[in-house]
Amino acid sequence: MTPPHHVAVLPGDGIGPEISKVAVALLKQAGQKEGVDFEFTEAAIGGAAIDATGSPLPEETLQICRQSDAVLLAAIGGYKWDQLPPEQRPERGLLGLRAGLGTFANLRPAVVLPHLAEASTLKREVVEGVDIMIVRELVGGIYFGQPRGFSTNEQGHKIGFNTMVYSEPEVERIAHVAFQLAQKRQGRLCSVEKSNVLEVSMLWKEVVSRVGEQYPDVELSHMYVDNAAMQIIRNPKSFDTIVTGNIFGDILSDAASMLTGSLGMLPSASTSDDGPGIFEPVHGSAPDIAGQDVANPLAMVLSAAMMCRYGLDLPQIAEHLENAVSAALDAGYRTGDLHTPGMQRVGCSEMGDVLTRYLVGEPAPVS
Ligand SMILES: NC(=O)c1ccc[n+]([C@@H]2O[C@H](COP(=O)([O-])OP(=O)(O)OC[C@H]3O[C@@H](n4cnc5c(N)ncnc54)[C@H](O)[C@@H]3O)[C@@H](O)[C@H]2O)c1
Ligand SMILES: CC(C)[C@H](C(=O)O)[C@@H](O)C(=O)O
Ligand SMILES: [Mg+2]
Repeated sequence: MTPPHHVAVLPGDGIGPEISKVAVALLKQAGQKEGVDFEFTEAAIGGAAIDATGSPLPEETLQICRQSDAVLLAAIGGYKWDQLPPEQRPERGLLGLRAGLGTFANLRPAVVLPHLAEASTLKREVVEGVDIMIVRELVGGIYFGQPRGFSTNEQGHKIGFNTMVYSEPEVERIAHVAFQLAQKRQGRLCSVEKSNVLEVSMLWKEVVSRVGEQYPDVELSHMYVDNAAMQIIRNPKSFDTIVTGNIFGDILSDAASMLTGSLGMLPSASTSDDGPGIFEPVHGSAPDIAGQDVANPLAMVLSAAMMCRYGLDLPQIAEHLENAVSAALDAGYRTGDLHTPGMQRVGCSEMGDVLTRYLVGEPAPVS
């Protein structure tokens, strides 16, 4: 056996612990199959960390993540913590982790798997074959810009404010990531912003265009974010790779998820120039279905696959996980969010059992 791969596991809140369990069990199985050893260290983040320590991102968690080869994170947040002041909310723990690890490049692939075209709320012919890569800038923009806060205006009304700001180097580095990904894909990159109104977007467009001169083999286009939201629904196959800022990428990736059948299908990888990446589903902690064992664990499993491919250089393990997901869907297993008539409805842990069976090569039905 080669030295172990150290993975920090952050289950977080809501459905987080349920879906983490499935992904970790599968990684262990796939590791055994390939003679790859994983060492998992669990750490607290979000609401669970607030309850345990008072902080949404305890220093110990950040240290564990920094010392790991990769971070596998499920989801944070929930009603219980919604009334806390901004700095103490679970979401700040997640933002702090992203900033702390410098994971500026967030890759959010929206791929419609052949078996799931039926599960989308859009027509089969619109979504069949969709394969979009959204490259979202993750540690800048309006999420992090200063000043921000609450104040009172001259009329005595309370105001809330945030600042959307990008510097040239911040845009340059995400643009390079996006152009290089587009080169490995269909060679088309669409930069999404709001440069008809916002200065920050005017700068974004100017810098992306300039970086584009270094990539003559990539066809660059520009689109306003409102139009992009519409085009993703109207004609998603017109997109190959998208590069956009923090908040636009957040919104567009949730919209793109419905092309694939469910938000529960979208994985993501957040990488920096060096140091561990964070691998997490695009969805949140789904408090409305937490604790019921009905969540779709596939986005989490596919995030674990992205971790193996992009974070740990273990493409063979990634393939095992992806193949298990394809085989389970092919055989008709569906969690509630993806269920269509004639399919076999399973819960979260049951889907985990199905995936394990396919992974170890015993595809007998579970029920
Ligand atoms: N990366 C993260 O940790 C992350 C991402 C988004 C939202 N959040 C947090 O999650 C909490 C809930 O936010 P929300 O409800 O707006 O978004 P959400 O993504 O948690 O849920 C939106 C809807 O999608 C469903 N859903 C999400 N994931 C699912 C899955 N795997 N299987 C089946 N159904 C699934 C939910 O049941 C819900 O109806 C908030 O506290 C929010 O801040 C965290
Ligand atoms: C929970 C929140 C901070 C987070 C974001 O907005 O980045 C989430 O919506 C996501 O998409 O990962
Ligand atoms: Mg989001």
